[in-house]
Amino acid sequence: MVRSIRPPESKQATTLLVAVRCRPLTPREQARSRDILRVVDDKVVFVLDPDVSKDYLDRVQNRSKEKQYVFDVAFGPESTNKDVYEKTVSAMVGGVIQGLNATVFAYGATGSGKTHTMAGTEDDPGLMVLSLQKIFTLIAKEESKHEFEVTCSYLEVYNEVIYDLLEKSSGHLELREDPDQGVTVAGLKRIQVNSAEKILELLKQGNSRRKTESTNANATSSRSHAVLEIIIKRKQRNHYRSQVLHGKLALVDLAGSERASETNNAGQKLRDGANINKSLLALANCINALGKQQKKGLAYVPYRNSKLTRLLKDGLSGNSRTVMVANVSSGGDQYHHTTNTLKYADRAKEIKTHIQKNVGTVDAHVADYQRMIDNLQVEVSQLRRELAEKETILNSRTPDKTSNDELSWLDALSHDINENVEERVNLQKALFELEDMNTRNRAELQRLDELIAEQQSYDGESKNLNELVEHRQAVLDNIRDNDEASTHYQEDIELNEAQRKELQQQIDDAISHNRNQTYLRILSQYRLLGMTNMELQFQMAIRDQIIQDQREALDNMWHSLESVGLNDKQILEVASQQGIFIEGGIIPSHMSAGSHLPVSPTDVSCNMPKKASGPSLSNLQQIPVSSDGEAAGASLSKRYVNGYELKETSYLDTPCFDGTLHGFGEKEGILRVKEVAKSVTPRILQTFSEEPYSQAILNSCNNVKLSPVSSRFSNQHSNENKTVIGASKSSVGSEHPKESLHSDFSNKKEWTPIKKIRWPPSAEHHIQERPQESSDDGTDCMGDKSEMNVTTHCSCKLSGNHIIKAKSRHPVENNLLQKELLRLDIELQDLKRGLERSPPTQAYSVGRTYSAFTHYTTQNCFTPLRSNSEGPSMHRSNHILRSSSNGHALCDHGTGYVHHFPSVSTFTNLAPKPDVGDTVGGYHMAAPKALLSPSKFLNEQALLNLKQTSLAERVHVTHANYGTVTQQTGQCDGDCCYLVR
Ligand SMILES: Nc1ncnc2c1ncn2[C@@H]1O[C@H](COP(=O)(O)OP(=O)(O)OP(=O)(O)O)[C@@H](O)[C@H]1O
Repeated sequence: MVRSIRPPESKQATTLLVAVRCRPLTPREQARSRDILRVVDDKVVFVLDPDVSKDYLDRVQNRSKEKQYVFDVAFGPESTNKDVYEKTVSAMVGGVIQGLNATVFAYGATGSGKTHTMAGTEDDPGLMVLSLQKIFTLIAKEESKHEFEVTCSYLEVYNEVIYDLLEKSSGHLELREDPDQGVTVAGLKRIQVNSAEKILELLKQGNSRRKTESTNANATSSRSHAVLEIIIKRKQRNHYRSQVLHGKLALVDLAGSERASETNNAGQKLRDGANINKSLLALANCINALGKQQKKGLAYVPYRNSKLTRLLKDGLSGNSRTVMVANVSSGGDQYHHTTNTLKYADRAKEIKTHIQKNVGTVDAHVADYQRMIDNLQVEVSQLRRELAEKETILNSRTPDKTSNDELSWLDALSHDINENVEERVNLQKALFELEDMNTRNRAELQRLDELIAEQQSYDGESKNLNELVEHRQAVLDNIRDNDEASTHYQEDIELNEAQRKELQQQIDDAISHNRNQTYLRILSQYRLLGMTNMELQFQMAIRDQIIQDQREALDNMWHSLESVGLNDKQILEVASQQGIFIEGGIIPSHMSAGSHLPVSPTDVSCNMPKKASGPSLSNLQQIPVSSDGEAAGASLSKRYVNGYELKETSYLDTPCFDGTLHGFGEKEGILRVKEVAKSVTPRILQTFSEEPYSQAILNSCNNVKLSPVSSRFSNQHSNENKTVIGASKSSVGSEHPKESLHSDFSNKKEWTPIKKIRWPPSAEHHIQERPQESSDDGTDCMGDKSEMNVTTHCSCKLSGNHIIKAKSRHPVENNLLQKELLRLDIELQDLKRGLERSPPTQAYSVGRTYSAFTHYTTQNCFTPLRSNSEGPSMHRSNHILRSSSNGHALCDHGTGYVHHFPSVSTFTNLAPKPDVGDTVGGYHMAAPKALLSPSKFLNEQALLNLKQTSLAERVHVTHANYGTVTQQTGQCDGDCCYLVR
C-alpha cells in the first residue's frame, strides 16, 4: 500500500470583518428621542450622550457618556442593504464557490434592524437575498467548465431547541460535531436548489414558520436565531477523479437582546426573552474569550454553553471568513443597547479565524461511520418525534385526573432525561477540551521556561526576556482560569450524575409499581441509547480532534524541516530517527515543491522512539515531551470517559499498544481480562457486562476505556468477546452463546495469543496493507492479521520545540466503532419496535394502529426476555387477538418474537367480531406494503394458503397463526380484546 506524508493545506489566518449599521429612526421614534449616532469616514462611530443637558465642560471633565469606536466599516442611516452587501459579503461570495466557508451574522438589540439587514424587503433585499443572487450569477458563468450542486438548509434555535424551518412540523434536532464540516445538525433537511428564486421561496416558507412576536420594542420581533446555510459543491466537468470543492455560506439572523422593562413582556414571551439573552450572553462570552485569546494565547472559549455558540463556532474561530454586522438603533433611548453592542463588536475585531479550502479528500472509513451515525441520528430524532406525537395524542384525549397526572409526569420525565443526557455529554466534552487546552498550555509553559533560562544565561535582563516573562505569566493565568473552569465542570458533571441516578430511580420505582411498564422501559432504553449515541460521537470527535492535531503537528514538522533547509535525504534521516516512516523512502514531490495538500492520518506511521513510552489513553490527550524524549505530565487529575471517572494514574513506564481486550461480563472473564490487562496495558478494554461488580473491577484497571454493552449484544457476539487482540477470527451467532462462552473462558488455550504482539512493533507493521474492515459474513477480521492490530503512538520532539504526535488510523478503533454502531443499530430497532407497540396507556385510544402487544402488556401475559441471539424476544404466551370497532384486527402468534405490524391501513374489510369458540387468526408480514384483506377471520388452512401464495409472490409472511377465542377480555372504547388459545 502506498503511504505518504503530505504537508497539509495551509491555513490562512484572517480577522473577523466587523461592520456596524446604524438604522434610521422611525417618525414615531423621532418624536420621542433624538438621534445619538454619527458615522464618520465610513469607519468611525460616535455615540453622543443621550442627555442633552450636558455641556462642553462636562465633556472636557469627562462627565459625558460620549463614546467613539472604529470599525472595519460603518454604515449610517441612509445606507441601503445593497451598500452593506457590497462592502461586506460581496467579496466573500466568490470564495464560497471556490470551496471556502463564509459566515455572516447580524448582532444587536431587539428592533435594531437585524432582520431588515439579513432578509430585507422587496424594495431593499437583504444580505441573504443578495448573496444568493450573486452565487447563482457566478455559477452561471462557470457552468460550462464545472458542475455545481447547491443545497440549502434553514433552521432556527428557539429556547435552546433546534427546529428545521424547511419542515412543516419539525421535531427537535440534535447538534453533531463533524471533523470535516464542523458542527452540523443531524436530521436537518437539505434541499437541492438550482436558482436563487427557489431558495428565496424556501426562505419565505421558513420565515413564515419562524417564531416571531409583537413586543413593545418591535412589532415583528424574532424570538429565535435563524441560520440559513448554502452549501456549494463544485467539480470539474469531464474530469476523472477531479477534486471536489465544497464551500459553505452561513447567514445568521440572531434574535435581539432585550430588557424586560422595555418589552413589557410577560409569561412565555418573558421566558423567551430570558433564553434569548442567555444565548446571546454565551455568544458575548465567547467573543470575549476569543478576544482575550488573541492577546494571551490559549484561553478557553465556552462554546458549549449554548446551542447558538456551538453552531457559530466555525464562524467565530474555525474555518470561515466571517462578517459580523452589528446593528444599532440611533435613538437616544437605546443608548445602553447601542454601547453594549458596539463594545462586543469592538472586541470581535480581535477575533481571528483560519480559512482553508475544503478539498474533498475522503477518508472512506471515517466518512462511512459518520454517515452511519448520521443515519442513526436521523432515526433517533424520528423516534423522538414519534414519541412526542404519541404523547400529543394522549394529551389530546380528556383523561381522568389520575392518568392526566401520570401523563404530565411522563412528559416531564422524558424531557428531563433528554436534557440530562445532552448536558452530560456537553459537560464531558467541555472538560476534555479544557484539559486538552491546559496540556498545551503546560507544554507552552515548559517551552517558555526553557527559553527564559536560555536568555538568562546569555544576557541577564533584556527586553526579550521581559516579554517572555510576561507571556509566561499570561499562560499561567490561562492555566489557572482553565483549571478553575474545569473544577466547575466537574462539579456540574457530579450534579448531572446525581440527577441521572434520580431519574433512573424514578423509572425503576415506577416500573416496580407496575406503572406504564412498557413506556417506561422504552424511555429507559431511549435514554441509554441517546447517551451511547452521543458518547459515540464524542469519541469520534476526540479521535478526529487528534487527527487534526496530528495534521497540525505534521504541518509544523514540515515547515521546520523546510525552514532549516534540509534536503530530502536529511529529512528522511531525521524522520526515521524520530520513528516516522515515509513511503518508499521518497519524499513526495509536491512536498518538496511546497504545494500543500491535506494529509490523511493513515498516511503517517511511526514507531516508538527508544525511550518514549506512549500513554494508554493517548487518544484523549496530547503528551508533552521533554527534551530527552520522555513523556511528561501525563497524569491528569480527573478524567471522564463514557461517563466513568478514571482514577488518577501515571502510566508512563509500560509499553503501550493500541489494543482492544474484550471480556464478557462474568466475573471469571473479567478477572482474566484484568490479568492480561495488567501485563500488556491495553488502551481500550471493553466489557460486555452491565453488572456492577465487573464495572468495579474494570474501574480498578487503570487506563482503560469502559464501554458497557448490553448482554444481549454480547451474547450475539459471544465468540468475539473472548477475543483478545490478535486472536483468530471466530464465527458469530452461536446457538448457545452463554454456554460456549463459559467453555471458552475455562479453556485457557483458546484465550489470548498475546504473544503474537511484538514490542516494540516494527515498521513493517505499518506498511502492510490495512486489512479489510469486515469480512463477508459480517464478522471481524481483527484476528487474522493479528499484528496489524497494533497501532503505535509516538510522541517525539523535533527541532527544538515542535511536538510531533503521529498515529496511524487503525482497524482496532474502526472495528470498535463498527461494533458500537451495530449495537446502536440493534438498540434502535429494539426501540422502534417498542414504540410501535406503543405505551400501554395509548392502547385504548389508538389501539387499532397497534398490535396485540399492548394487551400483552396490560394483561401481563409476557415477560421480556433478552436472551435470544436473533434479537429481542418475548416469552411464549397466549395468543391474543384484538378487533377494533370498525373491524380492524391484529393478531400475534405467540411464538416468541416481537412483530413489526403493518399499519392499520393495510388491514381492511375484516369480518365481524368473533364470538367465543370461533377460530381466528392473523399473521405478520415483513413487507410493509403487503395487504391483508381476508373477508373473515382466517382458519388454519386459509392462513397456510395465504402464506404459500405470499411466498410465491415473494412477500415474506414471517408469522401466521390461529386459535380459538376462549374469552372476551374487555370492552374498551368500543374495541374488544380476545384471549385466544
Ligand atoms: N436600515 C433600515 N431602514 C429602514 N427601516 C429599518 C432599517 N432597519 C430596521 N428597520 C425597521 O425597524 C424595525 C425593526 O427592525 P428588525 O425587525 O429588522 O429588527 P431586529 O433587530 O431584527 O429585531 P428583533 O431582534 O426583535 O427581531 C422594522 O420595522 C424594520 O423595517
